[in-house]
Amino acid sequence: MKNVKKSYGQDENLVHVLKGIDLCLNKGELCVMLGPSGCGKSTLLNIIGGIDSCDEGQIFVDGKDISQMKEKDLTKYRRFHLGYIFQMYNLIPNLTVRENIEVGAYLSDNPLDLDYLLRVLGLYEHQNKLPHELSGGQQQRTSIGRAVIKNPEILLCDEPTGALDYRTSKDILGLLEDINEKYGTTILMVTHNDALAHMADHIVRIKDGEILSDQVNKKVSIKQIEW
Ligand SMILES: Nc1ncnc2c1ncn2[C@@H]1O[C@H](COP(=O)(O)OP(=O)(O)OP(=O)(O)O)[C@@H](O)[C@H]1O
Repeated sequence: MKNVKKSYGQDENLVHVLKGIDLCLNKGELCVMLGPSGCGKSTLLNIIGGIDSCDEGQIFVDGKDISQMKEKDLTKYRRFHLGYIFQMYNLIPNLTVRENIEVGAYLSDNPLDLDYLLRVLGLYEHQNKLPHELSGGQQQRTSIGRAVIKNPEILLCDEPTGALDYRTSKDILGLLEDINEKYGTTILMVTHNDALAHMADHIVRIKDGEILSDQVNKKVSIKQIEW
């Protein structure tokens, strides 16, 4: 990302949310992005994910500048390169666990095997349930399955454990760690939880729309992290 800027509103309501972000993420790394509420983390994630656009600057993914892409190419970029995990799971209420995950597979030329993934996610026994019949952790595992089944190169996670209890959060973060190691998926995870910095290869701190610090880290497994 080169000098990425974004504002919302106009005149007296103009808010400069991102004030010139320069950031380089390496392929295959697990990057944790930290910062106080309202500092611009989700905005940055949405711009990288091609859901929102920047006002100025460039975002190169594998050498292609997504800030210059037309909607058709952006759709392809989102479809073939990206997985997105939200704090609220956004599952389709009238589809089963299996079908919710299958939706992600339709978006890929190279999906992972659905039965295999259901087992990895610990959802095999729950595959015929509807979202309202699941716990929060099971719902989040389903949404991770939907994002991961297309085997994306980049996984963007916005507070993926924000709505979960401690034990379930640890399980979910362990799953993301496994996905990063097993498939070499580049992961960018936004969180309020400072302790999660320890599980990252790369720690980025944001404050008031600017990068406060950008450091490499010798990571430890989430199993060894307490908070
Ligand atoms: N669509 C929008 N229109 C107007 N203002 C917006 C919009 N989206 C975000 N903002 C503002 O931009 C600022 C940054 O929001 P953002 O969601 O990126 O912060 P954040 O760091 O992710 O916060 P949190 O940790 O609370 O999720 C906030 O002041 C927010 O009110």
